[in-house]
Amino acid sequence: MSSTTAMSTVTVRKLTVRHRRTAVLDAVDLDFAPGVHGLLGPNGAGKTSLIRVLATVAAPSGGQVELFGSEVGAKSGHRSRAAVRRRLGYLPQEFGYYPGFTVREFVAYVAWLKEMDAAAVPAAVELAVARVGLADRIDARVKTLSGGMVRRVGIAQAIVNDPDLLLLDEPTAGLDPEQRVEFRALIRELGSTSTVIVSTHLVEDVAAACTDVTLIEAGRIAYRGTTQELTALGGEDTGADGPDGNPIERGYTAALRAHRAAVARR
Ligand SMILES: Nc1ncnc2c1ncn2[C@@H]1O[C@H](COP(=O)(O)OP(=O)(O)OP(=O)(O)O)[C@@H](O)[C@H]1O
Repeated sequence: MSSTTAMSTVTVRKLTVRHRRTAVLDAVDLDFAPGVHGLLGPNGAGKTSLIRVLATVAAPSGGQVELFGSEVGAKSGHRSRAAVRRRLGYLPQEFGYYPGFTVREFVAYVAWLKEMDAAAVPAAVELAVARVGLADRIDARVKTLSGGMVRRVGIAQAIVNDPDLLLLDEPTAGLDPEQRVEFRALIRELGSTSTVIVSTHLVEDVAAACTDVTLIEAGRIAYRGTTQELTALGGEDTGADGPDGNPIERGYTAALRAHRAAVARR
């Protein structure tokens, strides 16, 4: 076993996900250790499909997925998946909630689903809600909140059990700029002890919050590197793509083009 594997929270080998006949993830190998990891890629690249498998809500079509050293693939038992779920936090892209619940009731309900110790729940709910900046709305009904606030409730329910693995699918969608800045600070803090995997369309989320980047394109890993490496790949602005474009956006484009050229040569 390599040292990377030994330290990893997530180990994925030859992961394939198919929707009908189409492979939307094609024999992907990945490892993730504690820290904040950005998942980037064009629309339809397979980011959500990967996160759903890691969250144990979708079964892979092939390959192995180990979380905290336990296999959670199609052949795993209900018990081992339940034990893993207690250590997971997941914010889906389409986040469903009960509109009649208050924020407190909803986050407590998720804590109950995760089988948290009942005595620990009230304080854990208050802490999670405070961490997303909603302490003053804790007894408001979710249906009375704005879209950005509902998104923050989604983040609160994902972190209520202080997860070792936190999976966030487009968490900054619908947040205003100030909330995004606060959110990035929160995930940096969470990433100091947990493994945080964030799918995003915003390259600036990655620049501000992530230690490294995995770029997915058409079901394959197009690039992996630190945020600094991706930024360095952007090099100087040549003006080729117009005057805007910051270094990390240029790095993203350069990595994607290099991958496409390599695929075309095969
Ligand atoms: N339930 C499904 N049935 C059929 N095809 C699906 C299903 N879910 C996803 N797909 C297809 O799988 C591919 C990967 O989708 P996925 O949502 O994983 O990509 P993504 O990188 O998260 O995209 P986006 O950035 O647009 O959210 C897409 O081509 C999508 O149309």
